[in-house]
Amino acid sequence: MDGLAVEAITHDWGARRALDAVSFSVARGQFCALLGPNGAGKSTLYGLLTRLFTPRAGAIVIAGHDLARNPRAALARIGVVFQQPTIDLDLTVRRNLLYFAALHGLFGRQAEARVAAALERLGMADRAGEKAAALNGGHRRRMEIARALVHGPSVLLLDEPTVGLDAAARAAIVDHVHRLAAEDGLTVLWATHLVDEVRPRDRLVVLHRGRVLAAGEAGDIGGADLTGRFLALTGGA
Ligand SMILES: Nc1ncnc2c1ncn2[C@@H]1O[C@H](COP(=O)(O)OP(=O)(O)OP(=O)(O)O)[C@@H](O)[C@H]1O
Repeated sequence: MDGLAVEAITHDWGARRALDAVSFSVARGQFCALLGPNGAGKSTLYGLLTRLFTPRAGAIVIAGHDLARNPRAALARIGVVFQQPTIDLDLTVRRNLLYFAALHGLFGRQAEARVAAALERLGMADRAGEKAAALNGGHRRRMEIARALVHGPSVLLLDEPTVGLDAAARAAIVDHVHRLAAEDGLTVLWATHLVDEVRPRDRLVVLHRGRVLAAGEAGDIGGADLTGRFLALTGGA
């Protein structure tokens, strides 16, 4: 199974419960939006999924590998795009990706081929030789998504990847990542607080104050008015 399962995850920051028995699963090739207002616990969950820290209770299974019992195998199967950009602006786009490939043990022609394919997939092939500093915000994000694909993960985790981008760049990235799920079979978890990034056929998990308030197909949860439903669920927060 190439999907993602989060099973009764609980995490405390001191006396504050940031995640309270959070459970949901995403099947291979599904785009799942993790929708929650500020403070819902999205970044805390991403920290647990990437093993920056470990949960107080519960289990995370990535592409069939239990993250606690088999972290190396589980982490090798994820690609991550963090909320804050992590790009070396002085390097070319290609160099940024090759550097990352090397961290995954990929070198030489194999690395070059993977980098070229990933950039092509994100519509960035013609920018490969440019310094990252020359790219606009939307293209820098696309480059980071391409970079997250270089080692061939089956699960792609993105933490509010459109923050700070204009409407056109946001729409392009939302579209690209939906296609990665639909056409390449990637399992996608996309954290956001923006309802308009969610499509009716997406899987949706609504997180609020560390709890899952709704999980299922977005169209079933929101009907014709997902914004209204989201605000009703989260108390307009
Ligand atoms: N490192 C930390 N130490 C202490 N408390 C934290 C830490 N990180 C998050 N929290 C708290 O945990 C709760 C969940 O925060 P988290 O950042 O995970 O939410 P979020 O949904 O990602 O919000 P945002 O959209 O603002 O990033 C909040 O109450 C927050 O103050």
